[in-house]
Amino acid sequence: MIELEGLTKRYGEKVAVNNLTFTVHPGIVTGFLGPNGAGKSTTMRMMLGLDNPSAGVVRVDGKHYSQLKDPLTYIGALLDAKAMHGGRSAFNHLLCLAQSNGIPRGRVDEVLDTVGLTAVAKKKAKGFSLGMGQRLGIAGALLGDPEILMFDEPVNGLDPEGIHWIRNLMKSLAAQGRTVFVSSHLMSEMALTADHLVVIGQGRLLADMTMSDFIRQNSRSYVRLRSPQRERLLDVLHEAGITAVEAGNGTLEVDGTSAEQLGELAAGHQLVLHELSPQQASLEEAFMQLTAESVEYHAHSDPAGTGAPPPTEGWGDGWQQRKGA
Ligand SMILES: Nc1ncnc2c1ncn2[C@@H]1O[C@H](COP(=O)(O)OP(=O)(O)OP(=O)(O)O)[C@@H](O)[C@H]1O
Repeated sequence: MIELEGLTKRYGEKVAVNNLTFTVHPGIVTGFLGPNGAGKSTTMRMMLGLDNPSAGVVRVDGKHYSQLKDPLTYIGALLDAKAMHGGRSAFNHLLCLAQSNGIPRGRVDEVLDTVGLTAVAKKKAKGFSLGMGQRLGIAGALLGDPEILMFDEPVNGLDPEGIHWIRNLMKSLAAQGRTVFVSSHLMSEMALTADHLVVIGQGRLLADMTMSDFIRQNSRSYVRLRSPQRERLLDVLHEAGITAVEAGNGTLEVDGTSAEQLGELAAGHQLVLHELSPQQASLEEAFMQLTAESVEYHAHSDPAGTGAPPPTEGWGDGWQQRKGA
C-alpha cells in the first residue's frame, strides 16, 4: 500500500500540497481527482521520491521510495509519457530501465506484447504518437511486475479502443491484488474504472471514500415519475405526505422516497405509471459540486470578446472584472 502522512509541499508562498493524509489500498482501483492545479502531479512526484516534501512522509510498502532496492519491482508509474529519450527505440528504452533495476531482458518483450507495441519495438520513440507514447510509458510501469502501480492521466491521447484496454488493464491489475492509483480528468472514464476516490482541491484533502458514497454524499438522488393520471397521483402523494416537484414534460421528481415505495403506493391506488426511475447524479456532477469552491482557474465564457452577458449561471469572476464592474 501507499501511505501519506501530513504530506505538504510549498513552492515559495504557494502551498501546492497541504497536509495530505490518506492510504491507497491494494485490490482496488483508487481514483485521484482534483481540479487543475489541485496538486495531484506534485503529490505523485513526492510518492516516487522525485520531489522532496516540505513536511510529512510518504511510505511505499512501509518504506521511503529511496530505501527501495530495485524500485521498479515495487512501484511502477506513468507520470509523463513524453519523459523518455526520443532517440531510443521502444525496446531499448525498456531494456535500459530493465537493466538498471535487475529485471530480466525477456520481460521487455512481454510488456511490449501486453501494451501492443511489439510491431514498432525497434522504432524510435520520438516518432510515436501521443497514444503510442502512453502505451510505452505503461509498459515501463509494468516492467518490474510491481505490486503498486500509479498512472497520471493514462488515457490521455488514447483512442476508444485504447481507453477500453487501459480500463480493463487497471481493473485486472487490481483484481490480482495490486494497488492501483490513477489520476484522470475524464470523469465518465473514472466512474467506470475506480472503486475508491481520493479528491483534493487547492492541495487539501476533500474526500477519501468509495465511489458510491462519494456520489451519494455530493449529489442529489431522486425518483422520476410519469403517469397519465398525473392529478390523481399528485393527490395520492400529497395524502401520503410525499412532496413531488413538477419537472416539465409531465414528469414529477420525488426526493427521499424509494422507487419501490412509490411503485407500491401507486399500485395500491391502481394508478398507471409510464415511468418510475431512480435518478442518481453522475460522478462529474458530484465532483463539480464538491470542488466548486476550490477551482482556481476559471475560463472566460466570452471567447468572441463581444462583452455579452453570461447566458447561464456558473461563470467565474473574470467576466465582471473584464467589464470593469
Ligand atoms: N516546480 C514548481 N514550482 C512552482 N510551483 C509549482 C511547481 N510545480 C507545481 N507548482 C504549482 O503547484 C500547484 C499544483 O500543481 P500540480 O501540477 O501538482 O497540480 P495538478 O493537480 O497536477 O494539476 P493538473 O490537473 O492541471 O495537471 C499549481 O499551482 C502549480 O502551479
